[in-house]
Amino acid sequence: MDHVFIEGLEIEAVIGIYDWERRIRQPLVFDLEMAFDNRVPAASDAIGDTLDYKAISDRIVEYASQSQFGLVETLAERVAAIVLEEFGVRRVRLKLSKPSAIRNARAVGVMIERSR
Ligand SMILES: Nc1nc2c(c(=O)[nH]1)N=C([C@H](O)[C@@H](O)CO)CN2
Repeated sequence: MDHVFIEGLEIEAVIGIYDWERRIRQPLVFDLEMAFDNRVPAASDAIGDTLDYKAISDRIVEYASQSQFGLVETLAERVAAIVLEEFGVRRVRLKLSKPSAIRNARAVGVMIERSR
């Protein structure tokens, strides 16, 4: 199966379980792989036949930048649901990284795979 991907989508949001985290915005990074048959747009060369990574990126930025969840698990689940339901994607693999959470780690976070 082909994929369309979005790598390193950086968004600042309110996220975290501690009081100090509720008062600041922190960087988050999204990586997504979305199953899609790319032969159709490859044959037509038409943006309307694609799974449009710009439209999906814009929607994730809009949603995540306004979100205020405690856990990265919750935000990852909601974004995966948006991709499946609003963009008709059959299967999405999503990694959500929180790079500034742990001083001695480059990043922490979650990876999920969801389908419909
Ligand atoms: N599995 C998770 N563990 C932790 C989370 C989380 O969202 N999922 N969050 C925190 C804190 O908010 C942390 O990021 C602050 O450094 C701790 N563990």
